[in-house]
Amino acid sequence: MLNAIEISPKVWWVGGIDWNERSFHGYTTEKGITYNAYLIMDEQVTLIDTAKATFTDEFLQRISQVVDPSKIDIVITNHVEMDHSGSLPAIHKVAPNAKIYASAGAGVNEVRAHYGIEAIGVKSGETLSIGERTLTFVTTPMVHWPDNMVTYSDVDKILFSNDAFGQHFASTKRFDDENDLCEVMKQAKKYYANIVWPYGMQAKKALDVVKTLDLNLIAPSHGVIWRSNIDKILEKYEAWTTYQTVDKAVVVYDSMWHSTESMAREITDAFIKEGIPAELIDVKHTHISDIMLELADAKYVAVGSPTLNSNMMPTVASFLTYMRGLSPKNEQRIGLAFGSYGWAPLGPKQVYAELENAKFQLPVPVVAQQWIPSKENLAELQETVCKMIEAAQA
Ligand SMILES: Cc1cc2nc3c(=O)[nH]c(=O)nc-3n(C[C@H](O)[C@H](O)[C@H](O)COP(=O)(O)O)c2cc1C
Repeated sequence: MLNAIEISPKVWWVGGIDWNERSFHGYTTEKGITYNAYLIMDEQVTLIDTAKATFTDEFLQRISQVVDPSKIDIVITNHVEMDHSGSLPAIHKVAPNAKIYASAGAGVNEVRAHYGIEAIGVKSGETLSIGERTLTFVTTPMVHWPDNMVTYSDVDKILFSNDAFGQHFASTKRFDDENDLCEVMKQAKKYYANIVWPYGMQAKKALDVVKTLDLNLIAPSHGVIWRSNIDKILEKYEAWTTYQTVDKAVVVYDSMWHSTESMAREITDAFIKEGIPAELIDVKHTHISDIMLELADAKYVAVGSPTLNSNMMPTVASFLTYMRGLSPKNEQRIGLAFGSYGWAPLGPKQVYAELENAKFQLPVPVVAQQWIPSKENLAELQETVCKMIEAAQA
């Protein structure tokens, strides 16, 4: 088993590594997950977060390499979701006198609701002396639950950021600069798109506070610790939390007999012809959480479905439902609905209605093609794409 790791003098990583987790509430985690917890060996032995319940043994063993778990004086619960708090009852059992701190109101209520344990509430800006160090709490409500907060340790200049700046990435190496940075950044973006994206406004407020801190490390509750690339991840969060898009198109479709598929290919080619990078995604073959990774900064999103039993395809409906929950409703992105039908164009029309609900700009009407598109029909899609691009530039 990987030992506890000292990430800064007297501050230890004592979390769990889940090498085999491939789905985290429906989000594909192809690189596994870590549940990071941190132990600060100050006058008051302080634990920041815990681990998922199934990792309790591994987590307690790592703590035991540094200190007897019964000696823990303080537990900070930055967020009560069970991947961070599942081992809290075990800690409460071995160290019953340890004081548990959570955000006032939401955090305290959630600790009680999940475990029947009473926590002490802290407010944003409140501090706690643990000896040499003073911890400062900053609440970050709805990034991504009501209780979320982050904790800053002044002596170490570490921000224990919980879910913010996290990535689902299992590794024996704890720091950004010890791992493949491209993969870490990709996983950070996938995490943002699938977990944090709906809460961009709240995340931006939190980011503005974080940017004022003097930081040696950002230690999230998932993935690697940011040490050498703090500026880079803050820059990315600045772009993501302000919903910045790039000139890029994502064309997502399903098709039974290839008519919608040929339209999707033509639309993709039309974007490329106009100098806009475009990606073609068959929703049957790409998981919706991976599609979100591609969508997170795309200015243009085209979605196609044939008509199946008076409906859009269930695969497309699933993707659109997921996207509507996550993506911003700020009308900054340009959408296109298209697809084929036999006798009543309900599939493409439903796609259009869903894009409208998700507050896309829809500068051109739904493109519904009866049966198989002719060469001329396909050629007309070039014009359709040009109108979308013109709308974006207007
Ligand atoms: C099982 C099945 C159910 C269908 N249901 C409808 C329908 O309810 N309404 C309709 O207009 N077309 C319906 N169609 C016809 C398809 O929408 C049509 O063949 C279309 O061109 C298929 O597009 P695709 O090649 O992209 O799959 C159905 C086709 C199949 C195979």
